[in-house]
Amino acid sequence: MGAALIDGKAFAAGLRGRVADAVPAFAAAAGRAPGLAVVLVGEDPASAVYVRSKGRAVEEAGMAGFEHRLPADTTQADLLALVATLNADPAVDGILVQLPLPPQIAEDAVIAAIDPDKDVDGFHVVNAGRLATGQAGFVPCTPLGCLMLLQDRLGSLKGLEAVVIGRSNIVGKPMAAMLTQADCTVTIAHSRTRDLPGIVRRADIVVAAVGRAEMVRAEWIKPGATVIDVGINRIDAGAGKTKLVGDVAYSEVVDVAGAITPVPGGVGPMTIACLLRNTLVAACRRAGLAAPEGL
Ligand SMILES: Nc1nc(=O)c2c([nH]1)NC[C@@H]1CN(c3ccc(C(=O)N[C@@H](CCC(=O)O)C(=O)O)cc3)C=[N+]21
Repeated sequence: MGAALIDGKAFAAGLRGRVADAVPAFAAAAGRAPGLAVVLVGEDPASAVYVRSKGRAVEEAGMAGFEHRLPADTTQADLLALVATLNADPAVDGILVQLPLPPQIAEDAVIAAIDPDKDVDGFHVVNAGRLATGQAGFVPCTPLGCLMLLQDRLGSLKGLEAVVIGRSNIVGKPMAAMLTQADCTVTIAHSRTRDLPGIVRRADIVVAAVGRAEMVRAEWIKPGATVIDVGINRIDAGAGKTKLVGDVAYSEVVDVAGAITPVPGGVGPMTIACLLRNTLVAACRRAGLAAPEGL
């Protein structure tokens, strides 16, 4: 029980509060609340849970939520038509199309259709390019949340060795870009990495985003390292029950790490808080207002 617990749930509550505090000033200046449209295609139960909690968070922040639920057999053309409508709707500042999408719809085509200035997920290639080249845009919510937790814990990240395990477009790659921007020395490891334990052992900062339950073991961790667990894996807990675990073997890594995020209650709540933050920033930019400081 050596490691400090990084309480993402508490930090996220604070961030959501700061966003909510800034909403009335935006509304007074713009004559409307910031608006977030969330599109869910199909009935995936996990996605439905996330969409519900996003809707609740939007409402609690005093923002306008526009929820669109489409049947699982929706065509790509119909979804693209909805995205075009949302792009053109002045009350909509942010658009989130919940992933994954059903197999008849190409995710790339849908993401490419979203106005980059309403792309609060930060998934559009224009925003990925802006992040890669250090220009202002929207960065994906999950790695942004991880960066905020790291900066809150460690202050400056300058010169630290960071290892990101996972190379997805939505977490691993943007996380590596953001850590590079923050002056870390960054390694991206993945399923083909040779001697993964040896690579991870160099790290002052470990971000695990592979989607494999409890893969990262205590022997991989340099004593005192800061460990951010992005994984959300539902596993069998016996007696017909399931439980959520991360990509990190928490019960053993907690004895070696300096600080660690739990699952649940770590990165997950930060993702939603950062979505609200990005929506407020999008609203301010679209209205020609300065985004509030300190978010
Ligand atoms: N376009 C798009 N953008 C997304 O940001 C996006 C998406 N699609 N598809 C699905 C994933 C998943 N995701 C999560 C958000 C919050 C929690 C979260 O709050 N988790 C809590 C509770 C988890 C639980 O109890 O089920 C926690 O970790 O403590 C988790 C996962 C956003 N996603």
